[in-house]
Amino acid sequence: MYKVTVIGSGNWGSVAAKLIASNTVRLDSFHDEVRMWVFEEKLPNGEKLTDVINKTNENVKYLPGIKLGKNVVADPDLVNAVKDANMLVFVTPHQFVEGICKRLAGKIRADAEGISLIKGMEVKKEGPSMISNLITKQLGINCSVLMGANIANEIAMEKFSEATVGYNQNKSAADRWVQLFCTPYFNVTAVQDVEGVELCGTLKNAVAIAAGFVDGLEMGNNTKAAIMRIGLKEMMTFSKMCFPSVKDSTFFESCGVADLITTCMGGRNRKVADAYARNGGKRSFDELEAEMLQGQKLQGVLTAKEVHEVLSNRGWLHIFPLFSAVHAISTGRLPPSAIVKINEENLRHVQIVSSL
Ligand SMILES: NC(=O)c1ccc[n+]([C@@H]2O[C@H](COP(=O)([O-])OP(=O)(O)OC[C@H]3O[C@@H](n4cnc5c(N)ncnc54)[C@H](O)[C@@H]3O)[C@@H](O)[C@H]2O)c1
Ligand SMILES: O=P(O)(O)OC[C@H](O)CO
Repeated sequence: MYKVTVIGSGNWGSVAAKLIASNTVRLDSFHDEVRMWVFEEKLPNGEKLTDVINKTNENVKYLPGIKLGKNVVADPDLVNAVKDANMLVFVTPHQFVEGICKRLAGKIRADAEGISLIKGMEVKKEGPSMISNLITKQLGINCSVLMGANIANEIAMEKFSEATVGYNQNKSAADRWVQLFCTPYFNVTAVQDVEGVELCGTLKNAVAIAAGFVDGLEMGNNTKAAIMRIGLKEMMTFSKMCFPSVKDSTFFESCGVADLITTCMGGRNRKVADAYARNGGKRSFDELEAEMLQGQKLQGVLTAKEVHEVLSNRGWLHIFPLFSAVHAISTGRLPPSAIVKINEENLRHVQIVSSL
């Protein structure tokens, strides 16, 4: 029997728990109960978020108005939440994963399998390292990924969408993850390309920041389409230069072009970047994120910084004008309007400020 724990309970983490819980009650090979680790916090009325989730069956802070399923049990104790599970679903903002894995090392079942729904990466001396790799290295478990055109609030309302599972060797584990996530309104397919799937989910967040700048400057649909096209090209080039095994076909799965489109149209990265450009870059992303997202986290600004680190280290800035401009704008070194001046002159500027 398989026992599932979801590590994370934000907007997408809560929807993932709902999807999974609807399947574990239905399928004999899974225990009904789904544990969901909650990063504990107090609500304005003084109650603990975990207590409220368990009382109301709703994550009132990160996914209000949606019932998770009676078999979802919120647990604020990370080690307790994973101790019986052999299927671990990682779904937190990427900046917190390393700390979580350190706390989990030596505390999980020997037969556990992992899947990461986390869009992000780390930068090491040797280059970019994907979150699934960090999980595998720190916990010694096989880790697949699930990415796709998945704005959480839409899936919470059971509107049809697709997703892609990326796996390396273990096809039977991938099939089990597909079975665990698939519903009539959530169609999941598996491809053998962990890094490709994960890089798509990660890099599109930086492109969405660029799309938000264009919206905030009211530049129109043609400009936004141009940004998305250049962004897709840079995503493919970056992925293949860093991980030559990445397959072209992966970019045409839900995790690729479809996620790029949905995020640039309706995601949180787009929304906050739009506000940043409307304010002429005078209010920081941190300030806007706190005000507009109430505890939810952006991944695109940090990802642009991480990509920039790789590009600088490797002398590749000139090959990636869009990624370079997103970083320079989001850190206040270029104005938002520079997003459509990704020409030689601005590139030189980006390179000069990077070397300061
Ligand atoms: N929301 C979406 O539509 C969506 C869809 C697909 C993928 N994702 C990805 O899923 C991942 C998780 O995003 P989300 O939307 O579930 O989260 P979120 O942005 O809605 O919420 C932030 C979460 O971080 C937690 N947190 C805050 N400080 C913490 C700390 N110090 N340590 C650990 N946790 C802490 C909060 O309790 C909360 O659960 C991200 O990588 C995101 O890109 C999100
Ligand atoms: O709201 P965003 O910008 O974090 O994007 C959400 C998802 O990644 C879309 O698939």
